[in-house]
Amino acid sequence: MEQKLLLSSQLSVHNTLCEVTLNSAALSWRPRGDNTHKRAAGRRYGPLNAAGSQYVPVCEIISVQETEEDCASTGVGKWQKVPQTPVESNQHAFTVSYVERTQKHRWRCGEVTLHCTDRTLCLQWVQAIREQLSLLTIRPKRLLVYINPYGGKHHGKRIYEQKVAPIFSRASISTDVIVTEWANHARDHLKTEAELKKYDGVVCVGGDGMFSEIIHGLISRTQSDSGVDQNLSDETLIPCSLRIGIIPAGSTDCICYATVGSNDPVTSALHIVVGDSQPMDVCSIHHNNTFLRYSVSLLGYGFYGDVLTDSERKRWMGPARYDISGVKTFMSHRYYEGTITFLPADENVGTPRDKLPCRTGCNICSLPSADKQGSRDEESVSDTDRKGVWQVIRGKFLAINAACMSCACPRSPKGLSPSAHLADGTVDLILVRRCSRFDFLRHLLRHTNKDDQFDYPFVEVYRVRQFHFTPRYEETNSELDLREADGSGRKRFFSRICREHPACNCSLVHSSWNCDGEILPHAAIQVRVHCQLIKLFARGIEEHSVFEEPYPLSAI
Ligand SMILES: CCCCCCCCCCCCC/C=C/[C@@H](O)[C@H](COP(=O)(O)O)NC(=O)CCCCCCCCCCCCCCC
Ligand SMILES: Nc1ncnc2c1ncn2[C@@H]1O[C@H](COP(=O)(O)OP(=O)(O)O)[C@@H](O)[C@H]1O
Ligand SMILES: [Ca+2]
Repeated sequence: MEQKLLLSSQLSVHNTLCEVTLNSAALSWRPRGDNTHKRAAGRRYGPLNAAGSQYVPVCEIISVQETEEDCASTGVGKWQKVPQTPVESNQHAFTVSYVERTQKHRWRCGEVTLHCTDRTLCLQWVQAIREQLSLLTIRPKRLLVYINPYGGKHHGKRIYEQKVAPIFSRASISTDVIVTEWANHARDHLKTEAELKKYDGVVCVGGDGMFSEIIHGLISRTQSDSGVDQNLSDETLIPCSLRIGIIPAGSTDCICYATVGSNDPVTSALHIVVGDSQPMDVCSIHHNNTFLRYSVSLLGYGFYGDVLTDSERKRWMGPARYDISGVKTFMSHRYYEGTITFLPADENVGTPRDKLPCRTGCNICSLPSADKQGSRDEESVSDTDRKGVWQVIRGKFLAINAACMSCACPRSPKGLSPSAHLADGTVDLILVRRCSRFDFLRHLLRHTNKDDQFDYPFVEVYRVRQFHFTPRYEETNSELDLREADGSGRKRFFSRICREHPACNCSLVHSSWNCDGEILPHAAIQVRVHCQLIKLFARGIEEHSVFEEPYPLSAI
């Protein structure tokens, strides 16, 4: 669609006189008289549009400022102080900062300076661009920032001050910053004190654990403000209206990595500035009728629970604690017995092995929520049809993992479940049954390369909407008797003995659940996915590579 032309002038970019135009979609420039459509002024700033001009989409402009120095440039990128020169020497200039894509989904702040022959023209350009920016109402203006100074390598405060705050201030975003002083400080502040009406979003500087604090605060606050009781496991929760930005400064940073494609603070800051919005599923976890926690990334019993339990004693080591505890846990090779019951998701949301990863504008996450939740018209289908059929799996497992998103992170760039979706209302349940150490190692190694980690007979994976887990030692006598009714009398006899003698190691070892990096106090849990309960300042992982055109050219 043709865009309405807002302003057009001859300005110089790097000493080359260009035709510069602004419409509601983009700022573009092309050397005057250049009809070859090949050469553009100075260095390439961004892609070329269909007319051969360089352009910056308006939605990716960070700011525009009159360039204050009383000079014109001569050499590329160098400024010289020169005495008052005649008007023709383009002494007036403005600088546009914009999003520049670099490798591995990282964004940088690019700049282009355009020189004008007089100040009036310069101010006219600055004003016209600012007007277009002011129409982008999705952009946040006021943010509440929480910094965990002890996350990851303890660099949170420095990362925020040096890399993020200058970008926010350039984009005219005002902030209230709270450096946390104790664990759960941010959660409790959000839950009870924060004046949320004042803000357009919340920013979390830290790791997955800090993000978990933020969502607990925001979700609880939203429910209590609306009179919803989160202790009731079948309650429909109210979505949070404020978006959350994550500036990665933790140990795993998988939520940032899986929603943006990198764990780079500048990239995250720029996604906040442009006002991206990515809905995200949240799992609620209950023990009987008591609410325990929410999870958005990994909920893992067995291997990942044991890694976390061991790593908590090694916090002083920083992020390396997970690798040390990982090797130790791998060597211990413990397995756990229990029962999982789950409610499979409808087929239209795909399967964990379909190799259709969740990307920006994902079709599966965009399905109407009725299709995702399976909540069809209540009167037209029977109760069983509406709720689906629960399945039961019992066995001995090295790991039981539930991934609400891919859980991609620097350790595993495709993640625990590479095709899991951010906002489809489901969680991928991965069951790793007891197998040899060698086989488990092969399975783990596949998290680091392109091979399919699920392609083993001891691994099963299901896309589910709800699941329950009961460790064997907590199963009631009647449940066990029922399951073992077809077994020999001898087995029944031994299982009773073992339940009564915890010292005996017969399948009674306990593990814990790792819930986004926190240990849950109960092993028997009920989990339910709440579709798109929260929103992030992100857009999912962009499909195209750096040098592909990010926008349909016809729009520019
Ligand atoms: C042989 C190499 C195997 C590499 C397998 C890597 C799989 C990694 C999947 C990681 C999924 C991470 C999901 C995110 C969890 C976070 O919420 C959560 C909290 O993060 P935070 O501290 O930033 O707040 N992080 C975690 O729970 C950390 C999990 C990290 C697990 C690392 C496991 C390393 C295993 C190494 C086994 C080595 C065996 C070698 C035998 C000779
Ligand atoms: N000021 C603080 N002092 C101590 N712990 C804190 C503070 N602020 C946050 N925490 C807690 O630190 C834990 C780890 O934080 P996180 O930012 O996720 O770092 P990491 O990725 O290294 O685990 C979280 O459980 C969070 O609740
Ligand atoms: Ca999901």
